Amino acid sequence: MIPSTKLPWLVQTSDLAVTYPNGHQALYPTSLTIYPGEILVLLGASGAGKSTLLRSLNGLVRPSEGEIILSDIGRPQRDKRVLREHRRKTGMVFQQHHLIGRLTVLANVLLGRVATRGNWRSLFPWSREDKLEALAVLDRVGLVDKALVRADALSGGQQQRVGIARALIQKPRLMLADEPVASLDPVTAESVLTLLHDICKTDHLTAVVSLHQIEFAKKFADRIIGLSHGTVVFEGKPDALGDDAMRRLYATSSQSSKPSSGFVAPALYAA
Ligand SMILES: Nc1ncnc2c1ncn2[C@@H]1O[C@H](COP(=O)(O)OP(=O)(O)OP(=O)(O)O)[C@@H](O)[C@H]1O
Repeated sequence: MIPSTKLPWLVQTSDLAVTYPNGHQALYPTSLTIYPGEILVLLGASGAGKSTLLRSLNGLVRPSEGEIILSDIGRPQRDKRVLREHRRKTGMVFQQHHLIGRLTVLANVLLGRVATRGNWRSLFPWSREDKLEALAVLDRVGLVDKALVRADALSGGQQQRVGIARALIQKPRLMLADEPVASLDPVTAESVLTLLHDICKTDHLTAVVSLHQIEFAKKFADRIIGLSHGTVVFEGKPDALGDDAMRRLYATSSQSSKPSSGFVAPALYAA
């Protein structure tokens, strides 16, 4: 079932579900709408299904049921060209940055350009324009002076900033950040999330960010999706995340109710 809404939207998931090859159902049928320019935080305990939902949004995890619909380009599961286009326009930020340590910061950022180059163009050296673009995104994350330093010589927080720059060089319209600050100390984590938040707001970028930390979710999210055991148990603005919702979010297996459809009426968001 496709959620209906009168607001403009960017992504909808329609009864999206994921069962891994070992038979474990990590996401029960979930229908969500993601709106342009919003920062949507996926919150939940370890194993709740945050990464599964987030990664299924760009096909890194293959949905076993349901569908993703993109308002601008279509249905990526039905057409490989749409999937390629969607991935090209989607920046990904990972918990462990996935940088190549022996390469310079600049070279790592330029790797983000591979997604936007044709295959044959990837055989040629980077152009001056590519390099200037990489320096410009490094400047945005405050690391232009580290451009020629090896990536493994940077701190964890700096490496994550490079990860953000590498995503930005793709000129994405959607950012997916999978536990981007889980390996960082609280102060560094907050500064990285502040940077990500400010860039998304300046560029009117839509972001889906999975987080463990409730205080960060409340501070940086426009809207929170709470997951428990593969089911959406909360959907709303940060202020609405009260004690009841927290109990549902962090209920243990024996306390949690059997998963049902994750459908959440868009009206909840509009309210
Ligand atoms: N490739 C896989 N094969 C089988 N089961 C998996 C796989 N990946 C994840 N799972 C299981 O699916 C469930 C959801 O995992 P997921 O990583 O989506 O949760 P999460 O909320 O992101 O957890 P965390 O915060 O610890 O990263 C967990 O029980 C996990 O063990």
